[in-house]
Amino acid sequence: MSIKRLLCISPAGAGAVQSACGKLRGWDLCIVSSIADASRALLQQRYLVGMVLDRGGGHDTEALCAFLRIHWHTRWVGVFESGTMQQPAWRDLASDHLHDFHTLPVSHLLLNHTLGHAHGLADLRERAAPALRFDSSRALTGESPSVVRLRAQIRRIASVSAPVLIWGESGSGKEVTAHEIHSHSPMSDGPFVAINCGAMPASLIQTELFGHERGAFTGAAKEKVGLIESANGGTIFLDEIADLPKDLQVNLLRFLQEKTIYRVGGTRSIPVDARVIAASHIDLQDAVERGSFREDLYYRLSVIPVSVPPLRERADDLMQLAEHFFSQYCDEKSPQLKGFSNRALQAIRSHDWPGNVRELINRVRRAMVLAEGELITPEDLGLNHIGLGPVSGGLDTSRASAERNIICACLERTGRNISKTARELGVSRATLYRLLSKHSIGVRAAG
Ligand SMILES: Nc1ncnc2c1ncn2[C@@H]1O[C@H](COP(=O)(O)OP(=O)(O)OP(=O)(O)O)[C@@H](O)[C@H]1O
Repeated sequence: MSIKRLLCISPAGAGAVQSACGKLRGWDLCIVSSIADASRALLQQRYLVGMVLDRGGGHDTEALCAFLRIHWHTRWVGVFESGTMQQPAWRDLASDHLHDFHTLPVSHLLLNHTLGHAHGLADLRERAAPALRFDSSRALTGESPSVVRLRAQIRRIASVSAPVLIWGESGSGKEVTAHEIHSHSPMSDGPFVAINCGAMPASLIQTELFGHERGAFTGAAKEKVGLIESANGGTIFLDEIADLPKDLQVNLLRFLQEKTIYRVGGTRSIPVDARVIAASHIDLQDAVERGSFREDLYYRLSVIPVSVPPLRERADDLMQLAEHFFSQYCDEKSPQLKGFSNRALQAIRSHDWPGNVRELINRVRRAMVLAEGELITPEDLGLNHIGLGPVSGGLDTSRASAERNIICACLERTGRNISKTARELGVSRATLYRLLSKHSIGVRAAG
């Protein structure tokens, strides 16, 4: 039998717990007297159940509410003096954050029953969606084989200064990947400057990137340091690089070759020591073939190519990411909301996630605001159509979607090895290539 741990917050100390609750059999008890100690205990150890004892006062209800709001994964049971619940602050705290409460003198039998029940329910939820041990130092959440490989690749390439070209669908995590490379690089103390080349008006992009000298043009009353120059000593991240106008591609190429820039209207070359990471959701090689992207710049940028897999190809990460964003935005949820219903988890698993991680964030945030009960439903996520209503697109569409999902899952399992995947699916390599092209599945190796 697994150990049942109970964290008890009692400002009046361990003696008060003993006299109020008697011997709590079958529980491994950790008694703390303050919220700060309780936070420390929860960092070191997972507690499915916690108890708040109010005997002789000593609690700051506001701070306690803030603490319980953050630690909603734990089911909390209150044990209060008889007058406690007459105070509005305690009534609100109990209705918003507690699984149940008992009033002193308590029946030890009933209290044990309540705690056991709370533990059982918390255990069920934990199995459905394991609570995330959030490690804020690791922005790239996920343990699927492709994310583990991506993380290993990031560590390897972070130490060298060569340019990196990241490819991935929109919202899949290209900027997060770039930031991880920066954070693990020797330049991590320097700035990380992200520029979306597609979002900048063509008329401004040159001065934004390279800056300008005073008097360079009408209205240039003061000199301006460009974004590339401001990344000196750090990393410059050029997102949607395919959108960079061709005339500026030459300037960027010069910067990559010479590590110096010229401000608009300037004649002196300014040295800039910054690592360049570029990203694109379209295939830059295609852009080169179409003539919209300079070939020499492509080769300069793509010294180290990195591929971020779309979310539908790392289904193993879905639950962890959903929990991660639930925790991240828990300030926006009602206190009663405890997590995802099993139906919601199933809907998350079944969805194809064309908008990738960004879509998941948006759906989780929306659900956290809309949810009315204790658990998020597929309807709150806007995924109620999945597996419930009429099949949209008919049998052919469903068959194609199932085929695609199976191929993606198999690719993921085999580390995107074409021969192994073909063998596992029982088709020839040629057939697999045809299917990959039919379903627009990228086959770039992650490493
Ligand atoms: N593995 C991950 N772990 C945690 N958060 C992630 C992860 N991947 C992406 N995100 C989050 O998802 C959102 C989209 O990620 P990001 O901006 O890196 O995607 P992108 O591929 O650069 O998108 P775009 O192509 O639109 O620029 C961001 O809020 C980011 O923090």
